[in-house]
Amino acid sequence: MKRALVTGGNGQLGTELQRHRWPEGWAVTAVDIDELDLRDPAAIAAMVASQPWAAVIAAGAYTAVDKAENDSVTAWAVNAMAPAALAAACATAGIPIVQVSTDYVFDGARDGAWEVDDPVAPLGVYGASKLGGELAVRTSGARHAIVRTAWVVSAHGSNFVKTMLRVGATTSPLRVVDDQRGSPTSAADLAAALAMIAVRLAEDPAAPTGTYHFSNAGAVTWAGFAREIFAQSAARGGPSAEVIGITTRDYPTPATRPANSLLSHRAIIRDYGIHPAPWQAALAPILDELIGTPK
Ligand SMILES: NC(=O)C1=CN([C@@H]2O[C@H](COP(=O)(O)OP(=O)(O)OC[C@H]3O[C@@H](n4cnc5c(N)ncnc54)[C@H](OP(=O)(O)O)[C@@H]3O)[C@@H](O)[C@H]2O)C=CC1
Ligand SMILES: Cc1cn([C@H]2C[C@H](O)[C@@H](COP(=O)(O)OP(=O)(O)O[C@H]3O[C@@H](C)C(=O)[C@@H](O)[C@H]3O)O2)c(=O)[nH]c1=O
Ligand SMILES: [Mg+2]
Repeated sequence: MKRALVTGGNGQLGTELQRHRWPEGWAVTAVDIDELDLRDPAAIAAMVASQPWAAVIAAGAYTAVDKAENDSVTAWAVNAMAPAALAAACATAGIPIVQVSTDYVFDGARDGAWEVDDPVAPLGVYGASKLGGELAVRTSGARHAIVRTAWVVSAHGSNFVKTMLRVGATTSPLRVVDDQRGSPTSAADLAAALAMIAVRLAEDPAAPTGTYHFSNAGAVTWAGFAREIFAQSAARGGPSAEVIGITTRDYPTPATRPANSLLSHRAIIRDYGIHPAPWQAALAPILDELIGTPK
């Protein structure tokens, strides 16, 4: 049996990596802070050395974007130092690592989809610390794939879909920013892509390595995303609210978000043949799970 080690096991992605149907002969061990505190580099080294893992998927992260602005020490420990320790241990063990990163490494200051080798310029502590993690993995000597994703949603954990349904159940209209564009991503679809990449890296020494982007296909603003969430919710008899599009200026937050964080899929299609589904289609099973199937 080949076994993948997954950090951040209780998060959105960690949960979906555990639910994922891995290929025959594969299993996954997912750990979260109770089993492995990512602020503890010695514990990370010991965990990687404790078993003959076939691969590591680093899904654990400090994802509270606004809170990170005032907690940069923890954000850098979890998002940069932990990947450094994980990747160093993977290099020692001779196993591949799949590192998950973010659209927030880009400044979002131009139109079009970001390519994997476009210049990075994070606007906040979260994005900067995740970029630190990327650089550490890239220079670790471990065979790796760094997979940037964006706007991750699922039926569990904390995310934009659940926030909209919760707030929309009691409040309408809702004011949502309409000048930040990106690509929503189903944690389940992301898990399937990452599992495929991890298996290929573990089983094929010639498998492609480097930096990739995975999100669901299509572009939308947060306000447009909220409207589709409520349309699909209403079709299932769930909460619905009117959405008023506002500007970023009218919704001040501690951390600045990129105006355009659309990710190009060119590299992941070319190297792994992964063709992401449209984001609206990926949203449907999440609402099926949260509310029920359409009436
Ligand atoms: N969510 C999103 O929109 C996006 C996420 N990403 C990246 O994708 C990956 C997965 O994200 P997602 O699943 O959504 O994130 P979640 O926040 O749902 O999951 C992250 C997990 O890491 C855990 N964690 C935090 N600190 C520590 C620590 N010190 N030791 C051990 N575990 C810790 C969290 O625990 P706890 O909840 O208790 O803090 C949580 O279970 C991350 O690398 C993230 O940066 C990239 C783009 C978008
Ligand atoms: C709740 C709410 C949010 N917003 C805005 C704020 C923000 O610009 C946008 C989304 O809010 P969130 O707090 O969900 O977004 P945020 O936490 O920035 O989400 C990010 O998380 C990290 C981990 C990533 O890596 C990114 O890809 C991205 O998914 O919507 C409104 O305009 N109105 C509202 O009522
Ligand atoms: Mg958030």
